Amino acid sequence: MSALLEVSGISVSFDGFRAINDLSLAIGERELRAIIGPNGAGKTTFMDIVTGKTRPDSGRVLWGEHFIDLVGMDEARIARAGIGRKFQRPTVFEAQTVEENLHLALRNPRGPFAVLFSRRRPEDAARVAAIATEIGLAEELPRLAGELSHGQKQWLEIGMLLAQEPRLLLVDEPAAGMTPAEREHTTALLRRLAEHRAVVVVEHDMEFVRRLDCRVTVLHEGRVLAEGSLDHVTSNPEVIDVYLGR
Ligand SMILES: Nc1ncnc2c1ncn2[C@@H]1O[C@H](COP(=O)(O)OP(=O)(O)OP(=O)(O)O)[C@@H](O)[C@H]1O
Repeated sequence: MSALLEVSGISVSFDGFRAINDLSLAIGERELRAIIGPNGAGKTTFMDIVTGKTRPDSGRVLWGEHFIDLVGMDEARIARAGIGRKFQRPTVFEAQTVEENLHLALRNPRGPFAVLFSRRRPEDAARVAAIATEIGLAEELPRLAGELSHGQKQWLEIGMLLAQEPRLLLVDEPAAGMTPAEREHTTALLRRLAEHRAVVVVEHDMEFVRRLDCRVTVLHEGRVLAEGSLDHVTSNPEVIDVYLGR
């Protein structure tokens, strides 16, 4: 599998503390990857670096077939390059319908004000319908986003990210606060999404990670401690020691 994202030798310190320590890892095209690890392992900081929120002190973040270095690029440019990030808390427009939320999120070269004040294009409706079907909210299009369940809001936000057509989706702890049925829907959704784009999921819930059935990277003290199938990494004595055995 050729790498879509290649993080190479990145380090970052906060007030002398090395949160990321010579970290290297690669994500393939259309790969589903789970990242696990104890609190403070550097999972959030890793995503902050990839999305341009935090600049590493050293190392490179190479993107795409032209190996563009994302280090030093601002967040908006990285998002436009094709990296979408889903934070833990959903940030949908609660007073708008599901349909309106998706319309607002559609990539539009005319800029944000044009999006707000212009008429909808005919092709947008088809795209909104396709995204709603993909995230399992086709029946909910006329509902206000504020009326959705927690899980449905998370799926809507994923749909809003899909409207930007990312090649890589970073998803932070999707299972948190979800019912068992919502978790099941979410694992199926993430697996389906990874058929067409790369998806990286940071998650603590091991049952959820097991159902993703993908390659797993264990971070510890800002670097990769183990990588492979879930069974492989969870039988690693060091992983048991620092993460599972506690
Ligand atoms: N802006 C910051 N300033 C100072 N220290 C920070 C900053 N961001 C992260 N850290 C520290 O860097 C380390 C890594 O944090 P990070 O949030 O990336 O871990 P994590 O693996 O996401 O943990 P969790 O599972 O708890 O979310 C922690 O010790 C954290 O306190």
